[in-house]
Amino acid sequence: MSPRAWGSFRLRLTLGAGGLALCTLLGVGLYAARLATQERQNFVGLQLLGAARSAAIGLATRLQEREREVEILSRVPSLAESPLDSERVARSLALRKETNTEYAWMGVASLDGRVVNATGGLLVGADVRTRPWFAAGLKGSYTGDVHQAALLATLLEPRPGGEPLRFIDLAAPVIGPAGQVRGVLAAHVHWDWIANAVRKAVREDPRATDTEVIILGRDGTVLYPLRAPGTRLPQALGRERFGMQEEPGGASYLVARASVPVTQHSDLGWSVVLRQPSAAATAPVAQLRDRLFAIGLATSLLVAALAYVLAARVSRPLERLVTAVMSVREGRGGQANFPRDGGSPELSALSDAVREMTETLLDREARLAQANAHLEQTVAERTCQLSQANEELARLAAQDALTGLANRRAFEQRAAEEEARCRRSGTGFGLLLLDIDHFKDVNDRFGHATGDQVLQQIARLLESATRETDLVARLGGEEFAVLLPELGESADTLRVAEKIRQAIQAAHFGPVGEVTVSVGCAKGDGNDTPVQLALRRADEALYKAKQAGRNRCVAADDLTAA
Ligand SMILES: Nc1nc2c(ncn2[C@@H]2O[C@H](COP(=O)(O)OP(=O)(O)OP(=O)(O)O)[C@@H](O)[C@H]2O)c(=O)[nH]1
Repeated sequence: MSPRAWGSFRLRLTLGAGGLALCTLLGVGLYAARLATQERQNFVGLQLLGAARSAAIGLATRLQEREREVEILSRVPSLAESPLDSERVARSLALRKETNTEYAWMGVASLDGRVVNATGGLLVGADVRTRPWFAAGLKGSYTGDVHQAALLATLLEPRPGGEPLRFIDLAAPVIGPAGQVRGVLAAHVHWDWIANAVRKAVREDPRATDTEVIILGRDGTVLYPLRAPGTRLPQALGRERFGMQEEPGGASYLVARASVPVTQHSDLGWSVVLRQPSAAATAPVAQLRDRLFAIGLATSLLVAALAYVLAARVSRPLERLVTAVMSVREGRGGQANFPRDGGSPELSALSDAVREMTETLLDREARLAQANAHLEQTVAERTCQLSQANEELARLAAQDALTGLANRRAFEQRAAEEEARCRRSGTGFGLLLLDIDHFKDVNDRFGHATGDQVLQQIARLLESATRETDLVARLGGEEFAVLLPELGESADTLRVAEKIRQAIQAAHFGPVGEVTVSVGCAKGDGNDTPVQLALRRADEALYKAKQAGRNRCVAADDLTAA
């Protein structure tokens, strides 16, 4: 494996471990964040619902206080006993209005439906018979729903921003000393006071920070803050409930709705709705999620770093192991450096196993090489011996056992070579055939062993009488042949034959004494006279020599006896 491949291995392991850790942590983080978000929504929703209930109860309490106030004022002596249009009644009304700024107007209407006294003298003389509070106030205490100012709209100072004046009407009958109804006491309470009371209650509740306050009417329309008539919340939400709501623009809110309790004299059906942007509601969870992501990222980087260290710890010994194995493969086994510390018990065991296996293989290889060398040496020796034996065999095959001269086979082979040479060079060769005279008598008289000695001695004489380049052979029995290369002239052949004959005749053969030979001579040239023809002619010449009385040389070409 190349260094690049090892680098890739480390990188893949690092990315894989880091990615796995990141995915796992992100998955767990997202799941935990989702659970936490749900829990947080429930928790904040319950808090909002609690705050809405508190605000609704506070609103009902304040409203009830105003109802009680109007009811009590309607029974004070100044109203019960004094003429309704008297100064005394006017002072009582003014005093009460100054004490409680939430009242926009207080006045008294006579039984015929005319305002006879009022704070600031407003609406005095006005006909209020069609006003709901008047009819209801004649019968008992009354609290009316919020409405825009009708008669007072032009008499009171307009609100900043041009927002219309809105009131809640409270009314109670004015009872005379005899218990008879004398008129109706009415009070217009600023709607702002109601809304401020709810807002204040919510603001004071630490559970409802970043919270929007909404007051709904009985039919679900928005009474506060000011909206177009009939405006409702995007989705209906049950009373005493909380949940998620989405505005058409996409904004998401956590909403809680609580009913305003019934007061002594009213059941207005209002609800206090508190809503908080879901992002604000779940902000702590988002922070927790971001922290979890940051921790997950940091942990993933740490895991990736650890994976890289681990991969390097695993791959480095493997790299060294591979390098060592490559050295062995390239025949540098002696230089192979197997890692001792494999980084882990398994790798150490692997390295040791490969090292031991390599040492065993190298040892076997060395022994095999040694055995091969020894075998080669043995083969060379055996080959040499075989060659020598073959040479000896060849020599023996070409040699006459008794005399050590060339035998007939060797003679014929050499004669054939000489014949071929003569064909190339154009020169001739001489051929002598010798036969011992009366050799049978030698054997018969002196024994076969003596005959052998005679044959051996003649062989030596033939060798000494001829040149190194000549070939002396024993063709069989007591017959010898001499091949004389490059002696084309018959005279030369005959001269050699005669020299031989005389040397033999002159020699002394132990108990035998004198031995003579007859010689037939012929010449050959390889073309017209091949060896076989020369032999035949020499044999004929020898025959003639024998016929002529033996101990002589006869040449085949001219049959001249020497
Ligand atoms: N001792 C011995 N005698 C041999 C050998 N080979 C042949 N002879 C003998 O040589 C003799 C040859 O005799 P012959 O063929 O009658 O010829 P010869 O007696 O020499 O008479 P001519 O040739 O006519 O002069 C035989 O008696 C053979 O036994 C040999 O190797 N050793």
